[in-house]
Amino acid sequence: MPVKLFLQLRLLNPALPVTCLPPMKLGPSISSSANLSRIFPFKLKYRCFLPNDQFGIRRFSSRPFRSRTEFSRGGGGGERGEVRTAKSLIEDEAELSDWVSELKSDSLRGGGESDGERGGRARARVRDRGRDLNSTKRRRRESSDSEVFEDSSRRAPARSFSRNSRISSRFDAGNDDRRGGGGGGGDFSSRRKSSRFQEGKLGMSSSIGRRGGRDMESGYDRNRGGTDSRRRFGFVDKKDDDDGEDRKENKFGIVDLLSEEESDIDEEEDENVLQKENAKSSSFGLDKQVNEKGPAKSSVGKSESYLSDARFDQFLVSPLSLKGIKDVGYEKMTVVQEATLPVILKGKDVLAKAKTGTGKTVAFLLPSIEVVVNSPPTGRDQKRPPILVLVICPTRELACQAAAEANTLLKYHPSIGVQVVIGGTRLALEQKRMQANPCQILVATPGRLKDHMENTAGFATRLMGVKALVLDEADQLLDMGFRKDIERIIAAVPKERQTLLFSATVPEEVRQMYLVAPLEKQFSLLYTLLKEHIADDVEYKVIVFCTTAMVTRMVAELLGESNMNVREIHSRKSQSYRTKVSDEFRKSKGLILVTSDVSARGVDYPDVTLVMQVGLPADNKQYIHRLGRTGRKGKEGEGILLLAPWEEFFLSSIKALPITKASEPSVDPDTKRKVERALSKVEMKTKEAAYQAWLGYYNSNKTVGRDKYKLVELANEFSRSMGLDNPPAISKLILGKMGLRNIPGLRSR
Ligand SMILES: Nc1ncnc2c1ncn2[C@@H]1O[C@H](COP(=O)(O)OP(=O)(O)OP(=O)(O)O)[C@@H](O)[C@H]1O
Repeated sequence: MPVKLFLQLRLLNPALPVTCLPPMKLGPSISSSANLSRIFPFKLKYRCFLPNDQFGIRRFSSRPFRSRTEFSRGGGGGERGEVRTAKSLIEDEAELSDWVSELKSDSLRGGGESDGERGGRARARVRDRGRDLNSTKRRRRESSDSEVFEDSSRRAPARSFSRNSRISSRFDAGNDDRRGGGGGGGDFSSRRKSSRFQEGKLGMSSSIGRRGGRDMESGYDRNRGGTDSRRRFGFVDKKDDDDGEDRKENKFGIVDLLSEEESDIDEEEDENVLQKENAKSSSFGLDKQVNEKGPAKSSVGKSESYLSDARFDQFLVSPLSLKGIKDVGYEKMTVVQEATLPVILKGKDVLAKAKTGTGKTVAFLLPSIEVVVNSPPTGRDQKRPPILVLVICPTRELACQAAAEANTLLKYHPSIGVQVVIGGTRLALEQKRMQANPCQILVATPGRLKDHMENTAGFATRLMGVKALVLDEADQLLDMGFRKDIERIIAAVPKERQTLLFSATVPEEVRQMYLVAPLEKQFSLLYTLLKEHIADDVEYKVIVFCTTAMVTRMVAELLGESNMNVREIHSRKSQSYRTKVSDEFRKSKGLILVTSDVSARGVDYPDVTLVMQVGLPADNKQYIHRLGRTGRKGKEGEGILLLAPWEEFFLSSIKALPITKASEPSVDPDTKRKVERALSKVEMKTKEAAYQAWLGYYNSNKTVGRDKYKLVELANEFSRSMGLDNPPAISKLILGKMGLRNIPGLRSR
């Protein structure tokens, strides 16, 4: 196994000299395979959960979380709470290493070094940080060329689930945290956030290259001309959204790039992304948290727990970057930033896995900016300067967010430009924009980047300047769905580069529950659970994840008709609409966002109090990432997974996580009637589309889709749950494509 590891690291950075790090002492349950897993985390072997009292105390204090008794934990907990023996969650390590081996192939590059040439250049051993990462003393071998970092601050306790009272109080603490305006991390975060998101402050214009001289003091003119303040920070789009709402100014500023055809392109690419996600095998394993060892931090119960004691100015960061960081309000570094910054600044490769919402974006952006700072300046007249840093993100939302963050950090670097290329915009517009505002940092989604590689003049040459390649949400990018695109991209950038892989794990601050109920009850249950949550927390901020875009639309309409304050985001909405809603949700409280998986990864919404997942998540990783939208920045959060009885098999893929079963809350007759009334108001075409999408989604699920007869029965149960006893007809063509022709129970047209 270690041999495999070296191979993979070498491939990630074949240019670097051979260095070995001494292996750290691992807990007895860690085997050498853990090393491989650290490079490609989805290959991890599950070992066991260790009980940890400190976490227990932190999490569960005395005040009852809620008085509701109906939503208490039911059976099943004890079994799940036991310390388990080692069990593999990964089934295709061999496949992954094959893929990595293929990456070596010169054919991908159309020439280059031979294996022999590569051999012996980079070799690294993974150093396990089996200890508290907040510690300032790190046993790091300075000569290493690749490092693997895992935020080991999460230690999942073994659970016997006999601690209702402790659970209760934990959520009080959470609520207090969220409500307490006075001090503490929550306050810090909201202060910082609010300053960040004040009008214009975050404004990432579409043309992020900011070469035009900028007033350093007032400092926000991000366009060359910088005349129209609205265009400085965003713009009003010409075109109305498909739902008729006016587009307003938005700070992410990609809106004005959208063409008249945006919706189509948007749908195409995002559906693509989703299909890729959905097509993924659910056999991929859970992340590293199961391997974590080491002492717990006593401060972890506070919402500053994600922060370390280190300050940015303790490291060799340029003064202008430090100034930018100060302006954003970052004082201390987060744990993952502290652990990775010095290593990346030394030019080493890094794979970092840390909890969601703990500042990974800054962790890779800041040193990436330093890569540009430390490179020879690009001549002002150079139309197509080399791209020095290439950041790849799996979704548009994430790409926009990373570019916005980069832009914020670059406030005092007027000569460094950032651009974002994503789907949902016309390629030609992006081409023009890139020409008009050359950049050294490019943030991209894989599909669109590949488009530019193939269709944008001079782009391939520009990519040959890449010194640092960042894969954000690396596990997803290295996964099957994106693999081909990533291979092409890796083949298009120099071998002599730094590679930074960042990926996420679940924060321990999130309490996870699951609830099993038949489809016919699910909408009433969803409504009841949301109502209870809203009653509990006036500052509620909820994300409801649904299986597909069309089911998302249906659920959003349903909740809207039930007088809940709801917004929706999914791939059938235009990018401008998505950005606008995303912005609104980021800043709001008292709002429910119903969304498909386009919001699952990396999107940073502060203070989300509850994440509900309705129906089968695409796989365990997606489940984790969705859940990671709450419990960010050390705050607490709640997660509820709502499954039908025949979806319970999914739980086996997340059994390494401390998830507990909740019993079904009772739904009073009034609520039932209310939900039925709301359902009857949902547009018929929305229900029809939801039915078809539902069928398609579960049809492509390996387990549910296996028995087509059963699948159709279940789909019709879903139809009835929407109030349609007669299932909507589906075109013969689509049924044929789904392999569902002539299955009894389906209506065709
Ligand atoms: N040093 C810091 N101090 C305070 N806040 C920070 C610091 N670094 C980053 N943040 C903020 O923390 C929040 C979470 O950061 P970010 O979105 O990068 O997390 P993440 O780890 O990438 O999450 P995910 O895994 O979900 O993508 C953001 O609002 C970011 O601005």
